Amino acid sequence: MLTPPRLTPDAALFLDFDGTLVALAETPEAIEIPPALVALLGDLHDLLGGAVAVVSGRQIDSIDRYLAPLRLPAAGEHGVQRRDAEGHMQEQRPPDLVAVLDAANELAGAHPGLLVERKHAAIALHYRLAPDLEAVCRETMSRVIAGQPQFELLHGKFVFEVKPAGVNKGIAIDAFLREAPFAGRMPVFAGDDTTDETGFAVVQPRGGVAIKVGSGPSLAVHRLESPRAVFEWLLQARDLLAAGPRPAAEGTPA
Ligand SMILES: O=P(O)(O)OC[C@H]1O[C@H](O[C@H]2O[C@H](CO)[C@@H](O)[C@H](O)[C@H]2O)[C@H](O)[C@@H](O)[C@@H]1O
Repeated sequence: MLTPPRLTPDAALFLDFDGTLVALAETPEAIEIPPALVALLGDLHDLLGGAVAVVSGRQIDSIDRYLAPLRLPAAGEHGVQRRDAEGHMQEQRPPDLVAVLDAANELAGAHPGLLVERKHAAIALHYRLAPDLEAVCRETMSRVIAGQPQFELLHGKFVFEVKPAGVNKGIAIDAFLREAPFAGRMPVFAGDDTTDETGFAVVQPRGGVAIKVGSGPSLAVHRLESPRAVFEWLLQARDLLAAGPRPAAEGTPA
């Protein structure tokens, strides 16, 4: 896999959050926002004409809380929620999640290492602190939605998540790319998890750049090794964009 190219002023930049902008932590609330990340994203947003969006499995409220005072265009809950560049919010109505929540809570009640995250239209069952329970978590979450096509089970990093079917990060990125200021730009998407693959599948056929963060198989042609490497790449991109176009080499027509 290749190192990503430098960001050009005509890029539309889409960024996953956990594992890409922010290092993974033992629990969803234990993440630490790197100092200077918020200012860096704000600068890139200005330099790219507003075409920077966070595309996350988290709720948009959670992203806003961590990136305050910045409120970037964003897709949350893998595309269940989307806030466009003008700040208009679209959100799917939540399905009936009572049975899913009950099943997840019951299992977590019996195993202290498990953690249930209730979102607007999804339930995540985290097992990072009890990795031996992967199979029982999968079985519980699969069983509770069996025969209900309105739901889909996602498997992310140490998490099983029941969410509405028919939404994913690729669909959310495609929607952004139909609107100003993203439309007509070259899409660039960086993400670390299996749930980011739908986004890679949208940007690459459009001549864009897909960047897998960390190890593991991926559709993405480009790779960065860690959130730290993403930060350094974005920093360099910000400085190059701020410096303006490269001067033409001597003897080359302007
Ligand atoms: O699409 P993302 O922005 O990468 O969000 C994916 C999920 O991220 C969070 O869970 C993950 O990060 C936690 C903090 O590092 C970690 O403890 C957990 O094991 C990871 O799965 C978030 O809590 C989920 O809601 C997101 O879907």
